[in-house]
Amino acid sequence: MAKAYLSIGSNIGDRETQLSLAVKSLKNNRMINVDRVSSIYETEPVGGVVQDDFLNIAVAITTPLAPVELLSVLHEVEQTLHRQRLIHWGPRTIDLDIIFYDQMVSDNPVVTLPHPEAHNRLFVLVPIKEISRQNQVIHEQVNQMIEATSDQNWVRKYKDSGEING
Ligand SMILES: Nc1ncnc2c1ncn2[C@@H]1O[C@H](COP(=O)(O)OP(=O)(O)OP(=O)(O)O)[C@@H](O)[C@H]1O
Ligand SMILES: Nc1nc2c(c(=O)[nH]1)N=C(CO)CN2
Repeated sequence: MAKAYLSIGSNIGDRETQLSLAVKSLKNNRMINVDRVSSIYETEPVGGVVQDDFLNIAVAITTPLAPVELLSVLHEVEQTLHRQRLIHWGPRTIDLDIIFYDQMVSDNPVVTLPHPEAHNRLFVLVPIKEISRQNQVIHEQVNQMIEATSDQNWVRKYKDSGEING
């Protein structure tokens, strides 16, 4: 069994519902155990594209799936939600990324670990910091990334995870 940290973001349509549906579909997957869900954070878009603010969360899971298998489950979840959103909201309502998978380090372009952009993204690091206190190695690594990051985009707590973790 591996412990992994996922980052989920949404900035189109009903952002909270999209996050909630993504968490629900992870919980419904018998190969994934959802251990923790962070608070919901509202975050400034990173990357220079003019677009609406995001809601971001982090999720801690336990899974027997290998990284590539886990990524394909995440892509299935994205596709399910994309289909819904294609009808209602237009493209790209949800993004799921693997940030950490145990302490695995890999430069495989299909699944790079830790996620190659994590250290540049407070919207990824702040939610993981919140839910990784029990995992000393990851917590320390995240704290170091937060101290060293040049990302200055704002990240603010939006809501407790209660509603999407119910
Ligand atoms: N740790 C990882 N988690 C998710 N995808 C990854 C990871 N490492 C590499 N990838 C690859 O990145 C590719 C692009 O992912 P995606 O379409 O989600 O990009 P994006 O959301 O636009 O950008 P980003 O990945 O920087 O958030 C995927 O096809 C996947 O194979
Ligand atoms: N704040 C924020 N900015 C982003 C996000 C995101 O989830 N949150 N995702 C992106 C594409 O992966 C690009 N920029």
